[in-house]
Amino acid sequence: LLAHLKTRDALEKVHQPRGYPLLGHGLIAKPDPEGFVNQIFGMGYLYPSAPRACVLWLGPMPITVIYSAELLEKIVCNSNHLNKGFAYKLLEPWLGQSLLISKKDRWRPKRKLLTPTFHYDILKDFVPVFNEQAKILVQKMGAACGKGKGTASTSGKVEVLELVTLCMLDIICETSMGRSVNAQMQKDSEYVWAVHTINKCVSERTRNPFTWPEPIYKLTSNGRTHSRCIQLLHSFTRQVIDERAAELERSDWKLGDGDRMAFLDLLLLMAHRGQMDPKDIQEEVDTFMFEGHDTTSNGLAWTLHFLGCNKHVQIRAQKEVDEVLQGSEEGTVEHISQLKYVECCLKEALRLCPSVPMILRELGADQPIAEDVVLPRGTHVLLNLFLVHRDPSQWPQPETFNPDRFLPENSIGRHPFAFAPFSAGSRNCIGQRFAIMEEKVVLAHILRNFTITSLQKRHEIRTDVNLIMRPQEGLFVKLEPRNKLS
Ligand code: HEM
Repeated sequence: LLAHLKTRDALEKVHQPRGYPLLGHGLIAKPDPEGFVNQIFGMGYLYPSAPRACVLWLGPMPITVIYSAELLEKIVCNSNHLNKGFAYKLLEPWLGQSLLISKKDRWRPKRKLLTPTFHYDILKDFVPVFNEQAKILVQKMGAACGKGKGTASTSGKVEVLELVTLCMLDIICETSMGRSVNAQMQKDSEYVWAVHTINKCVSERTRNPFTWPEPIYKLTSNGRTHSRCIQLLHSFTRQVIDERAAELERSDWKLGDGDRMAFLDLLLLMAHRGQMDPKDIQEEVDTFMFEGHDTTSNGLAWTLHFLGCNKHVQIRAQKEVDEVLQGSEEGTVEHISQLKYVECCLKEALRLCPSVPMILRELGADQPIAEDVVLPRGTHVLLNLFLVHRDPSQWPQPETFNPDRFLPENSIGRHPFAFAPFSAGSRNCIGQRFAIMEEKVVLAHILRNFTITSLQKRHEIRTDVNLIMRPQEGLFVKLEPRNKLS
């Protein structure tokens, strides 16, 4: 009780709605997940002045929500605050102690070891995979809008998130495990079902604190589905890892000429050299599968939505794609670096709809945030990227989709942490370069082939915000082929 009162005292000067000792904001917090998230976002608008922070009491537990570039920098650049918050524990049964969730002492050497696996020289070999899968996506989009093979639809209406997600899933499987799951073409893959279903299970569990204790969760039907998914996912990745390790063993740990190196190969080679514990490989592969497809697919699907709402932007992006690709059917690394305006479009969509809208960190030391305000060690901080990206002092007319903001001449004077969809500091997203390259190639293929018209307005789309921000009912667009699909 004393500790609680001391913490309340320390946080007294931070903006907060009136709450009660021990109960906190329990009596005013909305019970439904959408309402609760709206409250968290709404608090940012309620308290817009500096320091852009406010406290939410989950019962006796304070969470300080911060939403300015300056405060974000203070937290993510401080090596005392590298531990993630309690909510990440729910991912542990699937991802173990992988890079995403491990505590800082375990995380640091792993991160050092894994960073080179995302070097540009390695990523560029993945570009053919991006192209292959993007071409399949274009054919599927053609079929879905009634302009390709074997479909009856003629309205051109297509839900793009589902299609893009399967494409991104194929890409991440191929690049991280060197194994195709053929999610785009093959229905009823158990692995694909498990990846999708486990995301839903974890989202539901996050929203319901009663199911957080493991023994209770196991008794629920959601908990049983979760266990089945884990079993399927782990046995699939285990089998791929064992088979690949045996192949490498047979070839004396050398790749054949023309063999494409997957992340898994790099991890296995590290384990062979004694740099990594073989037991850790599975956790990292599972993490790439989790972090590497829902994030990119939501990022890309939102971009399609915004381009479909802003025709002048779309025309400019299409013009750039046509000029850069010049009739070439494959995007190359050179093309990728030339697609500058396309990159601005992807970034602007990530600004407005960051795939990971909030991040939780546990403070490892007292953290001053204003002259007479110190956040106590051991409390949690919610980095609200969604609101950082809407700070009007950094982003005039923040709700307007305007990719020009990211042109170099328009970025002068902006705080370097005002845009952080991949988080920032030393514990930022390891896959960000991969994500941007992948999204640029796939988007270029789509823009080359289709004109997009959004069938929903942004305010009509209700979002589901858990670990990932996604539209509740999907994103519907009308697709019209520009010429023969390629
Ligand atoms: C648009 C796409 C992506 C976005 C917006 C995104 C965003 C993020 C964010 C915000 C974090 C920090 C999470 C936290 O602190 O809780 C993160 C971490 C991470 N991401 Fe991404 N990500 C994307 C794509 C990818 C891809 C493609 C991969 C892998 C192939 C990946 C792998 C990871 C990993 C392993 C971490 C943990 C890093 C660490 O703690 O050292 N991400 N990502």
